[in-house]
Amino acid sequence: MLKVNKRRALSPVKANTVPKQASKISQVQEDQSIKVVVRVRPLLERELEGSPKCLVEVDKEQLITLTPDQSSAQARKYRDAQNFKFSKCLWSYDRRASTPFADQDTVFTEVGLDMLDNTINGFNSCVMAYGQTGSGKTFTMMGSKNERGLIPLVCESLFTKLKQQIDTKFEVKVSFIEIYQENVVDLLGTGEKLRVRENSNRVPFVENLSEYTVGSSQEIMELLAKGFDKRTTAETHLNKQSSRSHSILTVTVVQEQFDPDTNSFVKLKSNLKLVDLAGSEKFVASDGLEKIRQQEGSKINKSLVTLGRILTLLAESPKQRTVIPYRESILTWLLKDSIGGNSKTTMIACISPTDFDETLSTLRFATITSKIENKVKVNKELQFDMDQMVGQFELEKKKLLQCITDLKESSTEKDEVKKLENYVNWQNNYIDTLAFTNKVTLKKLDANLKASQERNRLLMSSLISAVKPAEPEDYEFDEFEEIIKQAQYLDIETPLENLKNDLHSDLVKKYTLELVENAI
Ligand SMILES: Nc1ncnc2c1ncn2[C@@H]1O[C@H](COP(=O)(O)OP(=O)(O)OP(=O)(O)O)[C@@H](O)[C@H]1O
Repeated sequence: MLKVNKRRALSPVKANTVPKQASKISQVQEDQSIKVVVRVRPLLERELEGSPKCLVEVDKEQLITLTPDQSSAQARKYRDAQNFKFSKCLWSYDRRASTPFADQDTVFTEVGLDMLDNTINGFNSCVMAYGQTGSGKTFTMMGSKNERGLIPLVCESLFTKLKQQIDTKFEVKVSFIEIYQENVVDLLGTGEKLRVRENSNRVPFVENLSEYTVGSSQEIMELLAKGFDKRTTAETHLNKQSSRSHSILTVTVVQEQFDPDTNSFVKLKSNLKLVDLAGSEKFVASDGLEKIRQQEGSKINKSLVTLGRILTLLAESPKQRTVIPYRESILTWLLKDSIGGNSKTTMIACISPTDFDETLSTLRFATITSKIENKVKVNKELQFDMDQMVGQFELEKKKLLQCITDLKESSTEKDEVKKLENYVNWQNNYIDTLAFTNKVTLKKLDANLKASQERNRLLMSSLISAVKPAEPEDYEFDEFEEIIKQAQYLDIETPLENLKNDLHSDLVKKYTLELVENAI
């Protein structure tokens, strides 16, 4: 894996060789509600000792009922059961016949698959796990050694999907931060605290954040393991290893595609944010928490209270988003695009089956979140089209020839040689680009060819079975031969093969070879 401090343009389109015509494609925005998925975790060992009651029921994977424990003080305040409805309620409490059990793969199917499609299609997406301490947020996001969570499963499938796209060049970069006591800590750097700033489009970013280019999900996991060693955790009364900070893993995917239909290169850039929030429970002084835990608790509370306030504002006034105080906490500032902005976002609300107050608070929070509509659009940029590129190439070729003439006559040889060197480099980059275009187009045609061969095979076998009589002696030989002949006329391999050869010779001969020869 490669550490990148600054953004790099993808080879072969080098930053200084992209023609000036590169422009943004106008994009259609669509409204998309934040999706909320609730997950009920199983009882923990320490809870089993006190024979606790399960206060939660899930019906039809959408309806959730929270009933107060009649023997407790809540029963006086809430006589009736509280009902909620969400797009999906995942039951991980126990395996029973009436309610489907949701394991880690189910979470991946319900949440991860959509995220992957969004990323491949150029949308920003975000999944954030919310809930009280010990409700299963980290388990859902990261999982355990034997039960891998959403992050490893999504990363693995992301690379599988990207590699399947034969016509796409891609680059994947990751960064990993925690927000601890209102400070941003770079978990892949030296652990230094970093500043948050906004770019010209008013999108917040972390200044000087370490970013790594990765070639596999294994590399992401190695980076995450390093980052987790630095993450602030501590034992609390609710969780043996409680995350005392919010963590955000950002996976940035840049894809470059050549579109033969429009003769152009298109660049898609999408961010995938995987957020594990710190526990949302209330901290009260009488908890007897040591000072540092109390201080952490109040800072965690501050950011989550701000998050709650912003979500409420967005849910109540979807059309008046101008005065949303995102900058009141680092967490909400950094999640600005994910809540109310340009991102397809899912919240996984993790709940404990035994804690009425905290579960009620989480479900109310989740209800507000589900009312928020983000404005999403594909992050697509038109790089340049082939005709423009060839035109520019011709122009540069003329300059190159002029430069060579100048060189012959010039006395300040050094400058001219430098100029010549620059032009030759420029030309080389364009030859690279043409070769890449060529490769992509040929790959596409190869894929078409294989698909048509397969179609032919299927066609032949269905024709054969259609005319094959039950008994061999019933063969109508003439009729059979005729059908086979007709099927052979349907063959489309030859025209495709010809097209492939034409295209190859066209591109290579017309542009590449000629240009190489002229440049020498
Ligand atoms: N669905 C589940 N299946 C099995 N075990 C689970 C599940 N959810 C949570 N657990 C277990 O519950 C415990 C607490 O879970 P976890 O650490 O994920 O909570 P958390 O919400 O991230 O807490 P914190 O906010 O304190 O970090 C862990 O031991 C975890 O393995």
